[in-house]
Amino acid sequence: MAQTTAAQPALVLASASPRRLDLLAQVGVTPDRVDPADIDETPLRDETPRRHALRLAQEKARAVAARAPGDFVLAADTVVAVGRRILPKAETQADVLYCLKLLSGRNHKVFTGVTLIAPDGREGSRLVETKVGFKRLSDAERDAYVASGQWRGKAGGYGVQGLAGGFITDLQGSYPSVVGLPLYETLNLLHGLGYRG
Ligand SMILES: Cc1cn([C@H]2C[C@H](O)[C@@H](COP(=O)(O)OP(=O)(O)OP(=O)(O)O)O2)c(=O)[nH]c1=O
Repeated sequence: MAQTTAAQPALVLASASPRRLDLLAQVGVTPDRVDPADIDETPLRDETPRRHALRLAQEKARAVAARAPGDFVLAADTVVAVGRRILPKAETQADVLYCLKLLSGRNHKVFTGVTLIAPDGREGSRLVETKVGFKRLSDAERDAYVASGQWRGKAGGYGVQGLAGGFITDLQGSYPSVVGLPLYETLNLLHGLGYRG
């Protein structure tokens, strides 16, 4: 006799980032829907980069869970910081020039917060910190990178998965977390809260 199995709750990725979808695909996770959250991403006064990344991941997940009852909702936020200073998500040439000036010849940190909300409302979060060394850029390297446009929409004005990978002298932590989603921690959250995919 044929067995009927209860339908699995859907997985909603609350992110507009194509990188996050690609990273999930890399480990065999396919969201049923993509529904980006539209929240205010302005840092609070005196908010540390770590707290900022975690708060935004939680707020993105909660905003989307409110319109996806009974589903798993996954969200993340990636923040690049030099000391306590949170770098912008680069949208203009002025943004990327500001970022590259701060990053050139220095170490910085990348924080990614990830939050999963289960169909029963249980919530789990992780915060992953990665230390990244960046070479000192010549004017020619800086100008070529700005001309590439690869910085657009990226936290800190660079994408380690593209040309800027050639600027990285050292990376301690999680590479996928820098690209936008810490895979080991995300899989732990999914399995821990009962997602069976
Ligand atoms: C540092 C770094 C960031 N990024 C990207 C990842 C994120 O897409 C982006 C950081 O901005 P986020 O606000 O984390 O994400 P997003 O605006 O792209 O999407 P959403 O808020 O809907 O989830 O920067 C890279 O792709 N490579 C890198 O090396």
